[in-house]
Amino acid sequence: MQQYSPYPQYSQSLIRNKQGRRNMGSFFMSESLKQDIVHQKQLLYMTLDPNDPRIKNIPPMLNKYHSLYPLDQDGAKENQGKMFGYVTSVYKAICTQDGLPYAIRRIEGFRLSSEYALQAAESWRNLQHPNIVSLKEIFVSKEFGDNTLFFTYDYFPGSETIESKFLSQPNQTSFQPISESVLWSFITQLVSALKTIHSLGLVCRVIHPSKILLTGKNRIRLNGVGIFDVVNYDSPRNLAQFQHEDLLLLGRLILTLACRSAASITAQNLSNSIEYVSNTYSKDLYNLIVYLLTKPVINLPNIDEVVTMISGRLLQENNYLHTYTDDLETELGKEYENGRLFRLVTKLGFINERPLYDMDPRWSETGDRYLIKLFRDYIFHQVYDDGTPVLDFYHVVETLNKLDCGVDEKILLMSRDEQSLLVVSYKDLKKCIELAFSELVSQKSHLN
Ligand SMILES: Nc1ncnc2c1ncn2[C@@H]1O[C@H](COP(=O)(O)OP(=O)(O)OP(=O)(O)O)[C@@H](O)[C@H]1O
Repeated sequence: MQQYSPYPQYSQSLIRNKQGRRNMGSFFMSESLKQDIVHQKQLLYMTLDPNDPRIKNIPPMLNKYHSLYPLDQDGAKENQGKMFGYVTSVYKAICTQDGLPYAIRRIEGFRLSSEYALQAAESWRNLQHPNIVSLKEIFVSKEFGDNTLFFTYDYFPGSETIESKFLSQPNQTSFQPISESVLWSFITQLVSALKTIHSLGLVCRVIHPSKILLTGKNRIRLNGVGIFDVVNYDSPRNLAQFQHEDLLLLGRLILTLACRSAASITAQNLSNSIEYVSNTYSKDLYNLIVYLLTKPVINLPNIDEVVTMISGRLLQENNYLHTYTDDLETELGKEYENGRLFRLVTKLGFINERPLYDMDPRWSETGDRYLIKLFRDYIFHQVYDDGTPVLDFYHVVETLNKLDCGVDEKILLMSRDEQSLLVVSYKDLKKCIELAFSELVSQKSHLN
């Protein structure tokens, strides 16, 4: 059964521009998506330069991790300790067991009083949620000179905290409010994470701009989960009250983002900030903030009530996500075509020009394999009348697609000395290439 169309799906857009070149972009994923992925790949395995002065403070190995790379912004130390009551620092490091990068947070100066404290965070290790940075493990190590506690999380290359993205405005004149649709997207993601957390009988407590990572386009994840459970292990715990505090923190966060100012939630600014929201954003957003920040008279509000309040917005987010998935699938489709052609080119690479075949009569000018050689020239080595090389990707893609499908269409292959011509169909070429490749595979299995 023929699986593929002989023509790439993107051929419609391969119209030549004014310079006569075809639009190459349509072969590959969009430039912005590509840039994002390339940037993330570069960051994944970035290591410290041996001349970097920070290297002298970093051990070569920490537990089973190596190649530690500090992720904290330079000069960000003045606010340190505000979140967990301890100074923390974050490193990217590679795990020796699986070779993958992780983000490791060091809690400086914390002394673990009881092993039970570590178990308090155990539930977080089993929690997977698209808007929560997963906690992988907790360990104690002396590698930094003192006995400190470390939390290992999934690493998201190129991510940024909401605080640094939206709340550090060096230039007040460039102030731009965050659009309401983006705010609702953030709210629905956080509410979804909180719903899962509260349903498991856990408390989040890290709903703070410095602990929310922007890991993709409008994609946010709660970071640093589980740390409070260990660090405050000895403190008395009232679940309902703590869960309600999560909602208060959520209200404060939304207000902070809507005003794009960390000072918007101070006692003296609060009423002005809420007034600003009511003048700038919809009634729904205003109502939600007021609901979250108002001290309840009788019953504590809970996350289920918040989910009900924002249900209309959840549908919008759902629509947005489906549209985004469609876009990504289109991009994936292009790369699928490219992946298929890459496999074909690899096969051709394996069988062409093997020294082993130098003396093989089948690859000589009278042999049946000779046409594979000529076909390779037909795809890659054509020249214009003036001898300049033809570098037409479209020709390569179109030819390989026809070969992959084994269509009946015939082409004319010419020897390099231009003395002989061969007419052959893609179907025959495909058979010949498949045969040559399977012989190579069987030679390998004989040797094994
Ligand atoms: N899991 C992670 N993956 C990728 N980068 C991370 C991860 N966790 C933290 N980072 C990066 O490390 C840096 C420091 O994170 P951190 O949470 O310490 O923020 P902070 O603003 O320095 O907060 P604090 O004042 O509590 O130290 C941030 O730039 C953040 O983007």
